[in-house]
Amino acid sequence: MKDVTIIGGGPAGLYATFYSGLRGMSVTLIEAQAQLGGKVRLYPEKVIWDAGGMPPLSGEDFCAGLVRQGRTFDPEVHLETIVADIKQTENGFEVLTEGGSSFESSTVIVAAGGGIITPQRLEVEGAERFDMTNLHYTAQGLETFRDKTVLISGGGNTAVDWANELEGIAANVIISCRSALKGHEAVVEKVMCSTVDCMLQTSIQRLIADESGTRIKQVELQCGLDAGRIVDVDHVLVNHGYERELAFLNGTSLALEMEEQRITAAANGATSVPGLFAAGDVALHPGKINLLAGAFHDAANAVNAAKTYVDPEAAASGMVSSHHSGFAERNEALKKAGQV
Ligand SMILES: Cc1cc2nc3c(=O)[nH]c(=O)nc-3n(C[C@H](O)[C@H](O)[C@H](O)COP(=O)(O)OP(=O)(O)OC[C@H]3O[C@@H](n4cnc5c(N)ncnc54)[C@H](O)[C@@H]3O)c2cc1C
Repeated sequence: MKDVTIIGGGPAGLYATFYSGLRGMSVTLIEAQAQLGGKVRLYPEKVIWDAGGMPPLSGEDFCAGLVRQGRTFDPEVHLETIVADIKQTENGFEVLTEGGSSFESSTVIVAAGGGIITPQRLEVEGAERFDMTNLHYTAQGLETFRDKTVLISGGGNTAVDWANELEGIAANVIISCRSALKGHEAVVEKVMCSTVDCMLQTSIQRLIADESGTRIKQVELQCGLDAGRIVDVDHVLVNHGYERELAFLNGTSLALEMEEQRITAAANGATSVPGLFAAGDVALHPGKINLLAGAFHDAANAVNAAKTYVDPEAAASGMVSSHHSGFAERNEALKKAGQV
């Protein structure tokens, strides 16, 4: 029986795990994927500039820091474990998984983001045979694309980010997009003023294999009713958005108020179910921002609320953080190692 079960090991869940330890709470953290990090794992090469107080960091390095921080107080972590249901019990909650295990705790913090995320596949005949070679759904390792011709399919934020990251690394970057580019004005403007070839109003019609049959050599792009245009490529990067699966919340027997796949919450993460709190992208409250900064803010609030739920005498918030008895020794070690 733990103080809190945290569902989801993305930024909100990892920071909630750390913050729970800081507040002396015992934690079970459950994550569906094989690795912690949540959506940040989808953009390992992107340079993150807007997480308060941090120097620009790649998604991969940012993730490593999140995970390290999340493990500070040795939480019990279960990876590749999908939460299937949450039940209320006499003493709190029982979190049930698809594999049949169950975890009991006094409170629950749901930090499941948009759910279990998988990239939308390219809907072109035979596309799956290139999955192991040069058809990609995330840009892992930008060096793969050095001096190559890369065609990006999609026109949302992620596709535009990739184009900007790859310009200057790849020999040629082409964006194929059904409509206009969407994304932050500054990044769209940057890509439009760059050497990236933006082929708007086009979509991939056909993938043409090389002699081995295992690599894409050319792509046929359709533009309206015009005849297909053949483009030579070394790599194809697809970003058509993501499929999200939040079955455990959609089918829950709890009286949990939800709106558009998100949990309606107060600013402190409290939900319509006493003892169950929401944090990060899964939470919907006035002033919510779906960014890393918002995930951390929500997580600290949810942990503070969970703490007072477990121990009504505890301070509701306003603790000056980074105060923990365990830190004195660690601070000394860090100073000695010249790391702070
Ligand atoms: C392409 C892209 C680029 C972005 N760039 C930036 C940026 O530059 N700056 C910025 O501030 N923000 C950025 N964001 C937003 C930021 O990544 C999110 O706001 C943040 O990841 C939200 O964290 P979270 O923990 O709430 O959710 P998530 O990161 O989605 O994590 C939720 C976790 O819960 C797990 N989970 C879900 N369902 C279950 C279940 N049933 N059982 C167990 N585990 C489950 C998931 O597997 C996942 O690991 C970007 C987002 C995307 C998609």
